[in-house]
Amino acid sequence: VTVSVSATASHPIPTTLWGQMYEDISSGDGGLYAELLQNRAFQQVTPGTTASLNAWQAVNGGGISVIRETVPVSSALPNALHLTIPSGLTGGVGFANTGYFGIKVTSGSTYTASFFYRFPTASSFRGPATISLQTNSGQVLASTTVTLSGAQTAWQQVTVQLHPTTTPGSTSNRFVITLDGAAAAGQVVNFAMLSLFPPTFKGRANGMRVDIAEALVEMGPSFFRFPGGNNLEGQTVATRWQWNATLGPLVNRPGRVGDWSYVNTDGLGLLEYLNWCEDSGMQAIMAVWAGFALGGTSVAENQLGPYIQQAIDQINFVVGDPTRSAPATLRASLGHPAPFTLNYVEIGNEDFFASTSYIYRWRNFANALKAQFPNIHFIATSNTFNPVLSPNPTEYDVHVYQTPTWFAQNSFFYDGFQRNGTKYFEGEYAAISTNPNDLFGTPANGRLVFPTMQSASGEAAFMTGLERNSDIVFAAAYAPLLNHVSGSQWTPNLVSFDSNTVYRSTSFYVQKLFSLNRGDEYLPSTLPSRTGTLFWSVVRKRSTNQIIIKVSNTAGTAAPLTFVLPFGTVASTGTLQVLQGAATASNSPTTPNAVAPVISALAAGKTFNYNAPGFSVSVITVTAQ
Ligand SMILES: [NH3+][C@H]1C[C@H](O)[C@@H](O)[C@@H]1CO
Repeated sequence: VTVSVSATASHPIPTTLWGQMYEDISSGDGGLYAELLQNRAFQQVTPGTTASLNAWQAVNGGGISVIRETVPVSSALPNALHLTIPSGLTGGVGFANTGYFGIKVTSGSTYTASFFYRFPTASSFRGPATISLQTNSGQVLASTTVTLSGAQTAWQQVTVQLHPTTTPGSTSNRFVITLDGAAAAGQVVNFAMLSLFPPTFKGRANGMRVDIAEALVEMGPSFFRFPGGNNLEGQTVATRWQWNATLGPLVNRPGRVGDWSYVNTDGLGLLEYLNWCEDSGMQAIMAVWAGFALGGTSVAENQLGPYIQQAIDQINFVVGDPTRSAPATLRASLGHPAPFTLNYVEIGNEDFFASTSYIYRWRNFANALKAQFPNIHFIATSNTFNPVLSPNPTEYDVHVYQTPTWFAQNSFFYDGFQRNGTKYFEGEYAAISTNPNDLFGTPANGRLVFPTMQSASGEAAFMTGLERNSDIVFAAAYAPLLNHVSGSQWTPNLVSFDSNTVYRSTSFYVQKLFSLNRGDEYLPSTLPSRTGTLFWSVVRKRSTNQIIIKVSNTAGTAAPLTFVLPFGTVASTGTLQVLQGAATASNSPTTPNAVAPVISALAAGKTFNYNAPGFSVSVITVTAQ
C-alpha cells in the first residue's frame, strides 16, 4: 500500500493524549505503594478470625491474636496484635509477617521498620525486642534491638532502620519481632500499626515502590486517573472511597473494604497520589464519588448535598487557597501549601450502570462543582449523549474491553463523531479476550492472562485512530494498569509484578512507543482500509523536524508499505523501532522478555519502502523539512 503524507497538519496532538488509569485492583497495596507488610494495622478485620491474622505468623511459640483494644492506638485503628510469651521457652519468641506473597530484601538498602507497642498491664519487665529480616528458613539478613519497658502502658511508637548485608536468593523472607523467651516469660504486649518500608521512588516518605514507579514513568505518561474505576464507588454508600479518610498520619487512616474483595490500607491516599503525579510528571484526572455505589444504591436527589460538599472539599484540598479553604489549609499543613495542577475531574465511574439516576446526579454535581471551579473540566461517565445530560458535558469518559479483532476493526471509531465541541477520554480500553462471546470469561474460554502481540497490535491499530481523531480525543489509557501476579483480580494488565520483579507486557511497549513518540501535530495521510489489517498514523514533532510514522500490522503475514513524504529535504536514513512476535507471544513471569522493541536504522528519503512484519507495531522516525 502507498501512503502519501500531507505536509499540512490537521490539528495539534493534545499534550494529555497518552496517560494512565489507576485504581487499587491488586495494584496499590502490595504493589505501587511500597509498604512491605500485609495487614499491617489489622484494619477492617474481625478480631479472633483467621482473616484477622492474614500474613502474620507466630514465631517459636509466641501466642498471637488480633484483639479489639480497650485502649486503641487511635480511633481509626481499633485492633491490635496481642502477644503472649508463654513460660518455659528459650530463644527468640514472637511473631512474623510474610509480606505480600514474599518480601524482597536487597543488601545495601535501608529498611525502615516502625510499630506502636504498649503493655496492657504494667509490669516490671524491661528487656530487648529483636527486630529482624529473615529468610523463611531462619537466616538473619538484618537485625537490631530496642528496649521494651513494662511500664509503658500507653502506646509508644518505635522506629528502627535495618541494613541487610546479604541479598537472599528469593523473596521468601519475613519481618520478625521477638523477645527473649526466658527473660520475657509470662509477659503480654500489644502491637499496632506495624510498618516496613524499603527505599521509595524519589525518597518520598510513605511513597512508591521504586521498580514499579520507574516502569510507569518509563512510558512518559501525561496523566494519572485515580482513585478509580470501580474502587472509587464502594459496594455501599458507606464503603465508598472518601478522600478525607486517606490523609495524615497512617495511624489515623481506618482503611476500607475496597471494591476488589480485599481491604485497602489507604496508606496510598489522596496526598500520596498528588505527590506521585508531581514526582512522575503527570497531571491528575481525579474522580469524585457521584452518588452511586456498586451494590446498586443511588443517593436520592434531595440527599446529595453532603456528598456534593465532600466533592467540593476534595477538590479544594487539591487546588484551594489555604487562607480561605479548610481542606486547602489541611493540604498546607501536610506539606504542600501550593495548589496542585488539576484540569480534569471525573464525576463518578461507568455511570452507564446507573444512567437514570445519573441524569440528576450529574446535574447536581456538575452545576455545583462548575460554580465552585469554573476552570476545571468535568468528565461525564454515562454513555455518550445517552441519556441526554444537562448541563451538556464538555467531556465523556468512554470505556471498551474487547477482542484484538474488534480493536483492529474499530480504529475508525471516532472518525464519525460530530465535531460539536465535546471531547472524549478513552479512559479504559484493552484487548481482553479472543472470544467475542465471553469477553470477561476464564482463560480456558479465551480470556487473556497477559497481553500478547495479537492484542497489543490490535490496540495499536485502535490507537492510530485515537491519534487521527485527537482533535476530539484528548486522553486515552489502557486499563487496568497494574497487578500482582499472585493476587490478580483482573487480567490482562499493562504491567504485572510479583514481590521481586516487574513484568513489562507487549501492550506496555505499545503504550510506551506511542507516548514517547507522540509528536505535537497530526499529519493526514492516505487512510487505511477500515476493514483491513494494516494501520498507520503520522505525526510531526516540530521541535526536531521529525516525521513519526506508526504502523500496526494486525495480521500474521508481513505487509509492504511505501511512504511518500512531500517535504523539501528528507533524511536518507531514519530510525525504526519495531515490536514483533507470534500472535500469542507474551511477556510473563515465565517469559519476561519474550518481546521487546528493537531499534535499527532504516533507509528513508522522500519515498521509501517498509515491510511491516506480521503481528508488529513499528515506529519510524525521519528528519524532514
Ligand atoms: N470493570 C472495569 C471498569 C471499571 O471502571 C474498572 O474498575 C474495571 C477494571 O478496569
